[in-house]
Amino acid sequence: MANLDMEQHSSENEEIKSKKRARDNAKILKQLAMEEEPENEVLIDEEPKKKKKKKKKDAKVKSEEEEDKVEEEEEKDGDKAVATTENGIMTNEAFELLGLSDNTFKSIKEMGFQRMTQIQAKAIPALLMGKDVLGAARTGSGKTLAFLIPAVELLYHVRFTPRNGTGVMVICPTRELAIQSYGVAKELLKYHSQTVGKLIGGENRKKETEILQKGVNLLVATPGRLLDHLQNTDGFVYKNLKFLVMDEADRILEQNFEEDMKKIIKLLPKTRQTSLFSATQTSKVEDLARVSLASPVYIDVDEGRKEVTNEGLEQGYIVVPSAKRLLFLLTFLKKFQGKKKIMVFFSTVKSTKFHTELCRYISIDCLEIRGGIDQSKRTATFFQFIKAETGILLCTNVAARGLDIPHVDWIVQYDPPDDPTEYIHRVGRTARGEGAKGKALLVLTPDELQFIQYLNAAKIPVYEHEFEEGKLLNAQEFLEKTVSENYALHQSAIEAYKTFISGYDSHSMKDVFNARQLDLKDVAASFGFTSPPKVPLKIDREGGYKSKREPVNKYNRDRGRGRGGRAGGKTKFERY
Ligand SMILES: Nc1ncnc2c1ncn2[C@@H]1O[C@H](COP(=O)(O)OP(=O)(O)OP(=O)(O)O)[C@@H](O)[C@H]1O
Repeated sequence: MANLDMEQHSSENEEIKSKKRARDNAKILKQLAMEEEPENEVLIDEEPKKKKKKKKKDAKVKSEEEEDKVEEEEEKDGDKAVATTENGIMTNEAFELLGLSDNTFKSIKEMGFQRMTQIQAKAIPALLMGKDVLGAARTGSGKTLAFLIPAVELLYHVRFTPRNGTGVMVICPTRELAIQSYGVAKELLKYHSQTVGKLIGGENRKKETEILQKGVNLLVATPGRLLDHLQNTDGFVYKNLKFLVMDEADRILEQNFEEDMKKIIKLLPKTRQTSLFSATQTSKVEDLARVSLASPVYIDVDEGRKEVTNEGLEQGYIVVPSAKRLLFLLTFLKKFQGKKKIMVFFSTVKSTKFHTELCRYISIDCLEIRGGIDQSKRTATFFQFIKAETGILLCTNVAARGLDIPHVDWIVQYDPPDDPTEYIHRVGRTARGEGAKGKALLVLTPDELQFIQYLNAAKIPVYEHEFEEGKLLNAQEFLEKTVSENYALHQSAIEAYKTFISGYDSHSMKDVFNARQLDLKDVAASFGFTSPPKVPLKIDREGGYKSKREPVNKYNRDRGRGRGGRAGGKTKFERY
């Protein structure tokens, strides 16, 4: 009888405990879903440390009202400065001065542009004269029009018709960038008779073949699909090619595109104009320029600038212990959900997938762009995020280059970039165009802090945000329970954890990002595990592992040029 009593008592206890657990979970879920604000709302100073200090000092001598006025004026001055200082992207030169065809000029006017950006003012006249150009200018400074305007003018003046086939080819490293550049080309050709088309991986090959056979005068393409059509599509006329553009040339010449690019260039007519553009250059771009461009014009509008990133960009970093990373991310997203437009970068496809699934599971609304998703879905997501006023996009580096998404408030680099070059392109998704502003946040663990020195050496100014553990959501236990009890999420977390570690191990800057220094228990905690899952990890903890990526000294060599180089390479997991 006594035993029975005890059993009954303990099962009652269990029931009470489980009810309490359920209540706690519901509370956390509610917090995460924003129905209830956490006690301590402010997670991150919207202004990094240095600037905040200055403001405090000023506040001692000025009344709040006076300070508001000063701030307003400073803001106005800042806007003016972007438009008129030497460091700004704009010139006072009007497009009218270029003597363009009426139809091209009409389109530019309809796009709302009157004055040229610096890269446009320098590159367009040279390209119109038929010169080869190697063009460098910071992210978001109008490089697309710098090569597309001369491309359209050339097609018009040579009077290309569909029967002549392709006269201009623009090669882009990612599908979304190709879609975007195709859109700009289409706008520019609106009043012309010349045709425009795109070839991108993941789209219907047969449809592309039909379009090519009809004749595409201006073709925008990604390398793999372009090579496929060059080799296999009857009726694709490219013997009349007059102008080849490589956008994001340094990326296109990295290891995983290099072979395709060599084959493409071999197949194309040799007598043509060629031009390479990017915000960052590597020795490979310069080598290619030397061997394949005919007395090229080198244009680097930002040479000698104190900073390589945009004036309107406020860049910060925060040092978060490895085990707290996930909590930090979720607290950050929760704070800004529905209020800001945010892009979060991850190092691998599987990690992006897991974090998207987890966010959605706990009612943080988000979109994702990464490899392994059907292209039509990827394209729809891309346009959805372009149109959105606020929202969260989780992505791999597939979204790091070239994408022109309006009004992004925050770029969060949750997983660190491979090097300063990758950093520059990622943060370049905000503060784009004339006078634009944006914020960037780099999340580092205490072991990775040395990366800041590399950023400073590459002329990238970053300020520290203070990390305050007490302001994180108190949800670790809840997350661990969620991941362990949900089979699909659990499997996804394992894949994410595995690829995060192999991704980390393939880092080119091994003196900063060393997989052998990772505390696997802490890493596991940031994927919602109580202890590291028992999975085979392809890293040699003793030090015998050889990464396929080039080592860090490759980067050091390029660093002196002030434009970061990066080591590319195929790895055992999918980065994009
Ligand atoms: N002359 C101009 N005046 C005002 N805005 C412009 C002008 N030219 C381009 N822009 C705008 O500036 C933004 C950035 O242009 P674009 O996408 O060409 O940048 P980019 O230099 O190619 O950047 P990235 O290096 O990131 O690829 C776009 O929104 C574009 O419409």
